[in-house]
This record gives sequence, C-alpha cells and structure tokens, in this order.
Amino acid sequence: MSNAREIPVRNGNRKMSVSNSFDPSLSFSTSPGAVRSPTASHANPAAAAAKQLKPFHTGDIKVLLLENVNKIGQTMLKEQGYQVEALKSSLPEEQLIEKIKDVHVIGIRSKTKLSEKVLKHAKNLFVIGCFCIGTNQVDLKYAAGAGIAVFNSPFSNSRSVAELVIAEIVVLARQLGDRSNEMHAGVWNKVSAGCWEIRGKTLGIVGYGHIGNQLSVLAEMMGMKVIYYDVINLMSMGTAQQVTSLDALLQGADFVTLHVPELPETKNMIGAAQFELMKEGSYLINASRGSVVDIPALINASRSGKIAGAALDVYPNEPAGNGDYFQNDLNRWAEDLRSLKNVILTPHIGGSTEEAQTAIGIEVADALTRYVNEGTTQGAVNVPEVALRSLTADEPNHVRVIFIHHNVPGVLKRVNDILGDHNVDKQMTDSRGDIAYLMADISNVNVNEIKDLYQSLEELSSRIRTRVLY
Ligand SMILES: NC(=O)C1=CN([C@@H]2O[C@H](COP(=O)(O)OP(=O)(O)OC[C@H]3O[C@@H](n4cnc5c(N)ncnc54)[C@H](O)[C@@H]3O)[C@@H](O)[C@H]2O)C=CC1
Ligand SMILES: O=C(O)C(=O)COP(=O)(O)O
Repeated sequence: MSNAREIPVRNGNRKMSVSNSFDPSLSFSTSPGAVRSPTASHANPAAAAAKQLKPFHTGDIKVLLLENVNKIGQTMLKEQGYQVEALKSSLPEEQLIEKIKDVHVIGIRSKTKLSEKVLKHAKNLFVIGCFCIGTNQVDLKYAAGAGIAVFNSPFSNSRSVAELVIAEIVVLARQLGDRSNEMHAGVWNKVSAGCWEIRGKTLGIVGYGHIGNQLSVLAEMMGMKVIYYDVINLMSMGTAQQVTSLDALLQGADFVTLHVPELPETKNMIGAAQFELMKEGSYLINASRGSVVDIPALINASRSGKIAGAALDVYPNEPAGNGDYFQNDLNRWAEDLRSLKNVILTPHIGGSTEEAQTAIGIEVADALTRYVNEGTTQGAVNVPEVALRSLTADEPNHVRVIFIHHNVPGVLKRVNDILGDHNVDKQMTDSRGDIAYLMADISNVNVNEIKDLYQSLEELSSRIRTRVLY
C-alpha cells in the first residue's frame, strides 16, 4: 500500500458546480492532475502513468465507517484525501438515518442494517463497502436501483472461520468449555465419560462454499471423515463426499456445521424436525447467521440430551457494540441458552482475527477507492462488473463517462448519440437483471463541454446515475 502514501491530494479550482451531479454536494474540478492512481498497480500492472480520474476534490468525499473497520482500511481512505469518520460500533436506525444523509461512501460490517428505509435517506450515497463476507444486511436490490454499488470481501476471513470451527469441534468433543468454567470456579472435575477424540468421526458441512471448503481440508487433516450438503453440485476436496439431502447429512454426521448465507430458504433450516434426525449425542455448530437455527428447538434438543453440545457464534439479534447485552431483552431465550451444559457461545468472532481484518480492510478500501476515483465495479455484488484500463497521463483530453441505467432497449443508441461528437476510444457495458452499467472513455473533450455532456445523459429517461470522470 506504499503507493497510496505517495498520492498528492489535488486542490483544483471549483469552477463548474453541477447542481444535479451524482452528488450535489460535490463540485466538478477543471484541473485534473496527472497523478498516479493508488490502485493502478492492482488494476493494470503496466499502467505506471495511469491518470487519476476525479471530477471533484477528494476532500469533498465524505466517508462514514462503522463497526470498528480495520485501521489500515481507514488510513487508505484518509490518504485519498477523503473526509473519514470512523465509529467503533453500529448505529441505531434513527441515528443511522441522520448520519447517512450526507455521506457519499459508507463502510459497515455485519451489524449495520442498510434497509430500503435507511437508504432512502442517503441522498448523496453512491457506494457501500461491506468490510466482511455477508451482504444480507444490505438491501442490494434497492441499492442497485438507486445506483449505489455494493462491495464486500468474499473470502478474506474464510480461513479464520474454518479454524474457529475446527477448534470448536475439539472443544465440544472434550467438554472443554465446561471444564474450564468449573476450574475458574475452583472446581476440579476430572471426567472421561462423554469425551471423545475427533479422529474417525464424521463432520457434516452444510454449505460447501469458501468456508466449507477450507474446513473440509482441515477436518480431513485431523483424521475426520467429511460429508457435505449444498444446493449446487460441487467438486469435493480430498475424499469428502457430497450427500444429496440435508436429511442424509443430519443422519450421517457426528458434528453438523452450518456455512450457508442468510436467505429465505435458510431461515430456521435447523429446527425441531432436523434435531430429531440428528444422531443421538451429536453436536451442532453455527457460525453462519443467527436466522439459520431455531434456538428454542436447540435448547430443547440440548436439555433432552439429543445433542451432546453446540457452538454458536451468531444470533438473530446481536448488539451494536460491546457490553453486557446478551440478556433476554436482546433475545428472549438468551438466559436459557446461557444455562446449557457444553454449549459454547461466542460474540460473532468467526472472522475476527488480525489477519482477516487487515486483509478485508485493504481489499474493501481498495475497491471503494477504485469505484470512487475510476468507476470500475470489479467485485461488486449488486451491479454489473465493468472495468476499462486506466486512462494515462498522455491522454489529457479524455473523459470517462459512467452511465448506470435501467436495462431497457435503445439506451446504447441514445447514449452513443450524445457521445457521438467525440471519439469513443473504448466502451464496455454489461447488465445484471434490471440494471445496466456503461463505461466509455471518449477523447478530444474540451473541459467546457463536460457539463452539457453530463446533463444530456441525465435527461435520458433510462438514467439511474451519471458520473463523468476526467
Ligand atoms: N461468523 C462469522 O464471523 C462469519 C460468518 N460468515 C457467514 O458464513 C456464510 C458462508 O460464507 P462462505 O462460505 O464464504 O459463503 P459461500 O457463498 O462461499 O458459500 C455458501 C455456500 O452455501 C450454499 N448454499 C446456499 N443456500 C443453501 C441451502 N439452502 N442449502 C445448502 N447450501 C446452500 C451455496 O451454494 C454455497 O456453496 C456467509 O454468508 C456469512 O453469512 C462469513 C464469514 C464470517
Ligand atoms: O464476514 C461476515 O459475513 C461475518 O459474519 C463477519 O462479520 P463481522 O465483520 O465480524 O461483523
């Protein structure tokens, strides 16, 4: 990231104020600097002289980071010259609505709910960074329809989650949580009844994606047999075997571990009927999302001895910040859960390692910077992925046009009629459902023409958002 530290922040004149630009609080600058893009080395290794595209003053970009986003990520955004406000916790809805009104970029983790209601107030917002894997906390469809791109970090914390689960398998099999609690209370309780080696036991992985895969490899290294269930047909790691139904997995596994996203189909995926199918004395681990397990059913299965233990990292309601919040007023069964034997409860720390948070901070800050400065959407989860090679310093009169629009017939023709007086050097367009994303680099553009170009595009009925970078 040494590149980022070399970037001078431009202080060009604010000559051309465009009231309905992509953000009315930003002004066009008319003196683009030929500086090296902080992301050029990632985007295009050969682009040492890539021109940084900014039709605005970086200092005008307001970034709000919630939930203790990693310091390196914060620093990278500050080094762009953006105004960065970083808070340690998430915000209650009312406060979030107030705060989000005037920011252009927001960075969150898994707690902050960016619902349609919240996003409707985000008049200036044009990009969201989820500094985590899950994006279920964001209304992705609404965001796309409002021209707000969403980025995440798809696998930077996968290994951390897999390692936690491996640890939990051993801890549950040996009842280590209970023994440790007893010793902390001064009680020596040396027992072997109900304590097992994990060698030769069967691990059932539900959701064989990035985390499921890592876990599969680690579990086999520990001498476990691995079976997995996924809605899609996937290549097995090592000697793992895919089973054709969740029921078959539940009936065959000594340890069941859940790694599915939060979706309507995964809500209460494990409830009373599924506990019934599980082996007597088996174990359940959930480090996916709290909605996936019916907790009262788990409490019953634990009390009846049907399951010998469980580890939970995620809950239907999680507090916005740290404190003694894990009580019945957060989740009505919290105190029942706390009273269970051989049940490990952790505060959503699956991805909370120095390695994962650093990697996520860099990856998402980089994606946000590229989107803000260059308009490229590689890695976006709700809009089409579009990228053009960077403009270079020897292309001074070039302009990059970004037009996010409804995916209806005839738009390309209309856009190209508007761009037609210039040479379109390169253009790329792609669609994702109802949303299309067009990027075009055009040459021989006089700076005085930019405002008209922008406004002509804004007047097209298919328009969702227009950006003109130069
Ligand atoms: N506890 C924590 O701190 C963390 C939790 N997570 C959670 O773990 C989840 C999984 O993460 P990844 O492995 O990276 O996701 P992934 O997207 O790589 O894999 C998810 C897998 O689940 C499968 N799947 C979807 N619906 C299913 C269903 N109904 N039945 C069976 N399989 C289904 C998918 O086909 C996919 O293979 C994330 O969505 C996130 O919610 C992720 C990181 C950290
Ligand atoms: O990456 C994810 O999806 C997680 O659940 C981790 O969330 P966090 O960044 O710890 O709020």
